[in-house]
Amino acid sequence: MTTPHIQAKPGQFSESCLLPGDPLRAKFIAERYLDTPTLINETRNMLGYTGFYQGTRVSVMGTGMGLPSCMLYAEELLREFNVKRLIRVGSCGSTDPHVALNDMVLAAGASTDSNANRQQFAGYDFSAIADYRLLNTAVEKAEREGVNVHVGKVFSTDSFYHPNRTLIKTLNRMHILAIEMEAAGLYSVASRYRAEALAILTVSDDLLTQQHLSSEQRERSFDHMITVALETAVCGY
Ligand SMILES: O=P(O)(O)O[C@H]1O[C@H](CO)[C@@H](O)[C@H]1O
Ligand SMILES: O=c1cc[nH]c(=O)[nH]1
Repeated sequence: MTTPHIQAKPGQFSESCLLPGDPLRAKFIAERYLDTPTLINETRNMLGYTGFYQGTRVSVMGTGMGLPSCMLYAEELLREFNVKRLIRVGSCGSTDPHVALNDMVLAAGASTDSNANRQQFAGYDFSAIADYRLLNTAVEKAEREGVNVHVGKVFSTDSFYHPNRTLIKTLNRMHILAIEMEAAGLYSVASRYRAEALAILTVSDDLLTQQHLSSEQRERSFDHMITVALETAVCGY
């Protein structure tokens, strides 16, 4: 069934779907990495595609930025399109001195300043964690790619331009490696549907040293993240 935000027909999504925040990254992934990609969603320009990676069917669709947008798409994919596995591929800002530009962060868990998970969980604090099998597979694939990979906690914020000037210090004290804007919400929706979810991130901004990747550098380092995500998505299927 189509939904208010996804025009695809039943069966057009694969059971595994990569989720970049940026719909143009979804287009890039489909055109550059998938065989015979078909455009299956363009409602609100939130581009979605299904194609094949190493002979296995895989989908990719943008989520937009922030927990509410990501959770809305995750919910519709899991509820209406029989998707079982959601792998976010996103950029992040490092908040830990050991996590450098271009490094990969696998979000084992995600804290948040958003109220979205409490809304789903009767006001309690939800433990937003990655699916263990996906995480384990991604670690193995990332090590094989030869990238600097960190497995740990991230912070999913509602505010890219955060008003709290001491936030980074607080995150660092709690050993949180990076900031992004979706993982915590993705993990809670996936948990409700007994689905698998993982956020794979690339450090595009070092928030301690204020260094940032150029767009050309982003493309090169995102290549590792996309490869790891696709190999994880098709592993065992
Ligand atoms: O690169 P994406 O996937 O968009 O992820 C990060 O970039 C956006 C902010 O610029 C937020 O969505 C954040 O989570
Ligand atoms: O959410 C994000 C994404 C990339 N870089 C940041 O600093 N924050």
